[in-house]
Order: sequence, then C-alpha cells, then structure tokens
Amino acid sequence: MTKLSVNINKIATLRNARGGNVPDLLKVAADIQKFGAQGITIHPRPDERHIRYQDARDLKAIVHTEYNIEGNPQHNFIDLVLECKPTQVTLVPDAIGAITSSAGWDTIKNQEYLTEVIQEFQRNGIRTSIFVDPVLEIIEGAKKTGTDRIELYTEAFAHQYDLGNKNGIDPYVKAAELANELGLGINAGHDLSLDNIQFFKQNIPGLLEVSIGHALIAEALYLGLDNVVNMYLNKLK
Ligand SMILES: CC(=O)[C@@H](O)[C@H](O)COP(=O)(O)O
Ligand SMILES: NCC(=O)COP(=O)(O)O
Repeated sequence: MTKLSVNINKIATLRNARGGNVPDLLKVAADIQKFGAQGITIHPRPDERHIRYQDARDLKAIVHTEYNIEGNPQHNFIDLVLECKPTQVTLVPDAIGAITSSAGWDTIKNQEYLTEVIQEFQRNGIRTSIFVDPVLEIIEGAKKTGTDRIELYTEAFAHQYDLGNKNGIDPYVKAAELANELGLGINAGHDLSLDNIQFFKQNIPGLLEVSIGHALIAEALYLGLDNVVNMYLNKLK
C-alpha cells in the first residue's frame, strides 16, 4: 500500500490572502485525516508565504497520522523540526524566493552536510527523507548520507505524462529499483495528480508514500475534498 500524505500549503495560501483564519488550516488538516488520508505534509518556506512556523507547531496537536515537514535545513528550519518532532522530515534544496521546489539534492557534493543534519534528526527519533531527481549516482549518494528514505521529485514525470509520453516513467523505475536494492524507502511528490497517480503507483516498485498538494486542492474545487481524498486512496491501493 502507498500512503497518501496531503500537502496543505495551498490551504494556508488561501487563508493568508485575507489575513484572517478562513479557511481554518487546523480544521482542514483534521478533516483531511477524517476523510482517510494517512498523512499531512507542510513545507514552511523562509518567507512564510503559506505555512507559518507557528502553523507547524499548532499542527502537532492535530496530526495523528504521519506528520511530514519539508524544507531546506537552514538553522531556523532545523530548530522548528526538532521542536515539532514530526514523523518525518523531508529535506529539499530550495533556493530563497523560489516559486516552488525545482530540483533535487546533489547528494554527492552535499554529502557531508546532509549526513550531519540527517544524524541530528535521527538522533531525535525523526525519520528522514531527501528530495532527489531519479539519477542513479544521486540515489547512491543518498544511501551514503544515511537517510531512511528518498523522495523522488516527480515534476519531470508529470510533465512528460501530460505530453502523452509514458516513457517519462523509465528513469523513476530504475531509480526505484536501485533504491530498493540499497534498502532506501521510497516516497514521491511534486505535480502528482488524479490523472497521473495511478500510472506512477503501478510502475514504481515499493512506493511507500506520496505527498500531493497543488493538484489535489485544485481538483477539490470541483470534486470536494472528501471525495478527492478518496479518489486518490482508490488509485493508490
Ligand atoms: C518538495 C515539493 O515538491 C513540494 O513540497 C512542493 O515544493 C510544494 O511547495 P509549494 O507549495 O511551496 O510549491
Ligand atoms: N513533496 C511534494 C509535495 O508535498 C506536494 O507537491 P505538489 O503536489 O504541491 O506539487
């Protein structure tokens, strides 16, 4: 089974548009879990344009499924994660001011740094995952950092799938096979949607978890949040 972790960044974006508390991020997180999602993901960015650091703290009391916090492990972020003690931290090499995540780690160049922060999180009982492109040397580098899992950056797959090119899955299959061989857990995310999720799931051996936000929230505008969460769950069986 592949777990669905719903990324609620876009709920915070909507709330922040008016400065009040509509929609109520904590209530939405609670409801998403009630609808059946097996996890909640947030990606607080340094400018707090959607998820605020305080949201991460407040969600601790609400998330009783898997709590996944994503971000670039700068000092403030590391302190926040150690305070919140989520189930999992996903390390993403975001550039300051980037619209969204746009690349995976170079696990070879950043090996020492990643190893150090991963050890710190693991010492505190937090599972680690690192965001990577589906490149074999990068997966081997990830293994050397001691991370528990990798998160495959799926933007390229989603883009190719949209264009009708199903071969876009090939590097992900090879990356997953190697990760399985090396004993790394496999997560995936970015631009996954109701259109492409089933094909991705069916082709990736050992896919443990997907985190999905942007498309899922957009789809929920038409289909409703409860319904859309369950549509994903059916496709991930
Ligand atoms: C790592 C990843 O792919 C997602 O967390 C994505 O970056 C969502 O972040 P935004 O909602 O800020 O685009
Ligand atoms: N880790 C990926 C994530 O949390 C959601 O990415 P997206 O579905 O908003 O592109």
